[in-house]
Amino acid sequence: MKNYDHLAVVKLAPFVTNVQLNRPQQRNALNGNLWQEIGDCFNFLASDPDTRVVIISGNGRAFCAGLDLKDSQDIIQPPNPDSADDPARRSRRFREKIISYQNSFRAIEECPKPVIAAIHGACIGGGIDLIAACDIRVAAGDSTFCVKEVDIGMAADTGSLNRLPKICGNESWVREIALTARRFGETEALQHDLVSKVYDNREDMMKGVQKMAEIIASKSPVAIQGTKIVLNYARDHTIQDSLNFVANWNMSQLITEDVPKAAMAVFQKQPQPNFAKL
Ligand SMILES: CC/C=C\C=C\CC(=O)SCCNC(=O)CCNC(=O)[C@H](O)C(C)(C)COP(=O)(O)OP(=O)(O)OC[C@H]1O[C@@H](n2cnc3c(N)ncnc32)[C@H](O)[C@@H]1OP(=O)(O)O
Repeated sequence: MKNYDHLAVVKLAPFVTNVQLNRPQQRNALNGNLWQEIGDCFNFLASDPDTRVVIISGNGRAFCAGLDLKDSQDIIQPPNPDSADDPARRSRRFREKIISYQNSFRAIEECPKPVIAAIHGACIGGGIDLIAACDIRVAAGDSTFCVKEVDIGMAADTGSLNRLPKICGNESWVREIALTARRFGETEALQHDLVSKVYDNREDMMKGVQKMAEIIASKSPVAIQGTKIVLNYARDHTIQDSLNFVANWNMSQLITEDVPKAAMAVFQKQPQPNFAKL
């Protein structure tokens, strides 16, 4: 596993990898380096045969304080009008920057391994963009969420506005929290489907997500990765298109040794067998 400046990557159990945001003094605020490391790390984990599930969590008192407001001059300051480039060219460079930040979180969404966000403390602005790209979100009892971007004068552009309407059952609520930038806690997040489970505290949450991850990791990686890929496709397409997609997907993926192995274990009331790495 690569070493990172602002991420700690730890194996919690066989096939279960924990990616920890690791700038605790800055409440895991996202500077350019951390943003890039998240993309690199998830691109690596996507094809790491020793990872079947990823848990993403934050070290220190917060999950993530969002954009690093002290170390993101390239985002907070408009493109320098004194540069040799004209406004069109400056804008294009700026767009590339936004897209590269979007791509870091897209690497989480497109990683074929399920990603569980374990949230505690503050999860603000870019932190919400990040968790919206994860498959499963759970929170500890001390969590505070905020879609903060309008308070710093911008429309969120790395995923919250695009993904939250598909995650949360109540679009009126999504618009309210995005337009007011008000803070809310884990109970409200649970009520509106932003998270699927709330634990009393961070310790219980980390035990709970590890157990959940171990269950997922015990199953056929062909089945688990196929399930994530098909669910992602289904979210963005019509039912008929996604039925066609899964038929095409499974015409190769059903020809796996995992199906007879797993089915036999179920039939014989045995635990899941060991599956070859993928
Ligand atoms: C292309 C653009 C892409 C993305 C854009 C995203 C936009 C956003 O993310 S908007 C959201 C920006 N973030 C915030 O507004 C959060 C600001 N921080 C806080 O509200 C609080 O710090 C807290 C996260 C609720 C944590 O509170 P607490 O535990 O009391 O810690 P503090 O004493 O406030 O902070 C400790 C330490 O961390 C530094 N820090 C906190 N947040 C940030 C941040 N976002 N950027 C940079 N630094 C941050 C804070 O300054 C303190 O540093 P010291 O050096 O110890 O003073």
